[in-house]
Amino acid sequence: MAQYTRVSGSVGLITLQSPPVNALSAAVRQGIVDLMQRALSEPEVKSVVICGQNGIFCGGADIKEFGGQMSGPPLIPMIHAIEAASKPVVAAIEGIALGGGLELALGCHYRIAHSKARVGLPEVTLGLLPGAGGSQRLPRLIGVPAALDLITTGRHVTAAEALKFGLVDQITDHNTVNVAVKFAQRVADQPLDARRISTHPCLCPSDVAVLFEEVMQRVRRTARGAIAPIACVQAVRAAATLPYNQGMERERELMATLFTSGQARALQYFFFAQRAVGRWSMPSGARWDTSKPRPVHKAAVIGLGTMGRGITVALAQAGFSVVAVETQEKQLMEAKQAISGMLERGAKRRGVAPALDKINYGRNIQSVADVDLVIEAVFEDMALKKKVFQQLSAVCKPSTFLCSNTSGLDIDQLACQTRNPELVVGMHFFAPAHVMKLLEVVYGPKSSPLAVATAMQLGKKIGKVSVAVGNCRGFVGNRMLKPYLEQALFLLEEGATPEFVDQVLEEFGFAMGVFRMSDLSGLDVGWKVRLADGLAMPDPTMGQPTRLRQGRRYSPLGDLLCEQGRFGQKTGRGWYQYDKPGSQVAKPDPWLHSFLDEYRARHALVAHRIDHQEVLERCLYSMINEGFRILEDGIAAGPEDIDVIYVFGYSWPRHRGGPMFYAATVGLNKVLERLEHYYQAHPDVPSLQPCHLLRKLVASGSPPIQKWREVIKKVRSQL
Ligand SMILES: CCCCCCCCCCCCC/C=C/C(=O)SCCNC(=O)CCNC(=O)[C@H](O)C(C)(C)COP(=O)(O)OP(=O)(O)OC[C@H]1O[C@@H](n2cnc3c(N)ncnc32)[C@H](O)[C@@H]1OP(=O)(O)O
Repeated sequence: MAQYTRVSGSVGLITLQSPPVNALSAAVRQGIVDLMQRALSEPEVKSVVICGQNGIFCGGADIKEFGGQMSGPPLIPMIHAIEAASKPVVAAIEGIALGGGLELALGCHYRIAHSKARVGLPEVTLGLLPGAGGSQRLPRLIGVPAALDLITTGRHVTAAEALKFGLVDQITDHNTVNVAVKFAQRVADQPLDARRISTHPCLCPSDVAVLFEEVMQRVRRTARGAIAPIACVQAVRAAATLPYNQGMERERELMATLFTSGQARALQYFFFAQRAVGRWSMPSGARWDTSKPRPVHKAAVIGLGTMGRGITVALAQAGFSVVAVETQEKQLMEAKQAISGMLERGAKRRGVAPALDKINYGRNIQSVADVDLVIEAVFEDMALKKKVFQQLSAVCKPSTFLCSNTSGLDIDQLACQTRNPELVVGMHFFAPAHVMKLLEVVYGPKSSPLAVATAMQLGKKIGKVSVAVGNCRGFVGNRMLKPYLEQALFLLEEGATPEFVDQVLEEFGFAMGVFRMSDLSGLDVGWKVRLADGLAMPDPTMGQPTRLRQGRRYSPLGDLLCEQGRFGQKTGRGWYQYDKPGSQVAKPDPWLHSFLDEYRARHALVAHRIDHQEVLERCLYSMINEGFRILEDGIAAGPEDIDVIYVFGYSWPRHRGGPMFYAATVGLNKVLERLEHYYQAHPDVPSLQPCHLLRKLVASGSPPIQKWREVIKKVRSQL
């Protein structure tokens, strides 16, 4: 939909009207085509302004249309017609001009932007390229290097940066539409030939071939298997080397491949999944739209180890007053220094003043008496956390929300230590907490919707993607990680090496394979948990068989490394060897290979050839099976929650949509069949036994992922 008005006598004003972001739906495109014709046919109209309603120019093509049959006037001829118009067309950019929205503006003869507007071509993040002429016009307008940067990263730029690039002609602090109308009147009689970007030559630096080679190499290195960034480079290369029409033909060919690709489906699914997790619900029926958060002005962080420091920085950077408490004097001194450094580096990067004055440090828990919300981040030990919660409950205002950054302990047990258990929730951050986007907000049986809504809102304010999940061991992320890690160890026992398992997972798209990741996190972390759980045995002669614990197959390999002081990067030895403690360059370790040989010989295990498929299927399908159990148990409300957690918290490749979306892509019947196969081969590994919900979904004809919630509801109601 679009509206036409004549302003100041001679300017035709076309206003895009499609809330919330004026996306270019079929109806909007039809409106633009019709209203451009009208403006060109009215003799009194000398120039045209295109703007968007509600202070938003245009959020791009309507992503919802991509999955179905496209109808309505196509975008490319529509933009060509605007560029070919005999009267000047001015884009009045307020709010945003993104993707197809910016491509529309590039088809106009002039662009006026509000100083607070942002523009960009983020198609790459949706598995596409700027396929409505953007890949051909942008390099002609702003040059190849800047266009490559914007198109391959998809980053949004401010109006000021856009002006510097020459992407917009003018910026204003005033009413952009009024300024654009006046501008349109001024240029009404100006010749237009030089304003048609498609006719411009593409100005290239002398070493353009080297530039493309370097960018292509960088993109291949960082894309982790994503195809869109590579196609983006190819499209810009076409702009630099071919005449406009041939470049457009190349853009079309590349876009046709991307448009129908599984990666584009996955990335577009993920776009909506990120937004869906904000519409949280709890099994009690409480929901995001009926639960009001309470404002938080002052927060506290208890415990300034690695996590506490990151959380403090995230809060202070977002403008919250923070009381940061650490009872150990030496640790407090170190933390102060580290936090200041983090704040200063962050502020330098963002060109702002460091928020050092937002933090008050203390050694005494009494200093949190007047805060609105506390995040406890002490060592992962239930007895210690219980004590802290008892103290907090005695010290804080009765209305204070008490949150724990535990990565998997029982929130309910902590809530029971307090006067107001309904104000207790988990806020599980991921390291480094000031960088990682994910926050699991964990509700226990007693947590109130008010507490969940407040933690979710706080997460949003500090720039996190918050996902509400139920209370169980490991919550969603770490609970699913357990079978994944377990399978990786079993694969070593059966003949694989850490290098091979990691290589397969990294080729799949993980930033790091499971063993490199474990070395980075520290092998001692999981070891301490297994010791506390009575799984890892300090003395192997103490009764239980080494490879069977609590009635199921167990691999003590990780425990054996820890017993030798091999904790990973921090000790310079783990699944790999490192030049020195703290070094990040993992090298294969011959000692580890002999250790595995000896271990297999000791337990009469015959190494067999493990291929790529087996590594992927056993690691990923066991994790996905746990994901289905989590849905069945109501710990996550839907598959989107799990997928968002895995992409943002565990480096699952975004172009594969997340583990649950991946299962849907592979085919649920195939996942079920392979799990059955592996469970038959390993009946002592319960995580390989296909869960009820997976069977039910397959029996229901493997509905698309958007319909899983209906089946989940039925399964839960039967339990
Ligand atoms: C057979 C082969 C054929 C091949 C050839 C095919 C040819 C096809 C040619 C097509 C050429 C197309 C080229 C152009 C492509 C594009 O334009 S792709 C889209 C590019 N735009 C974007 O990526 C922008 C995406 N949106 C955002 O980044 C943000 O939403 C925002 C605009 C910055 C606003 O942010 P915020 O204020 O935080 O609000 P949100 O919560 O994110 O969004 C509000 C709701 O709006 C929905 N939404 C946003 N953008 C779009 C969109 N472009 N389309 C549809 N819907 C959109 C968003 O989902 C939110 O709604 P809910 O999900 O209901 O909450």
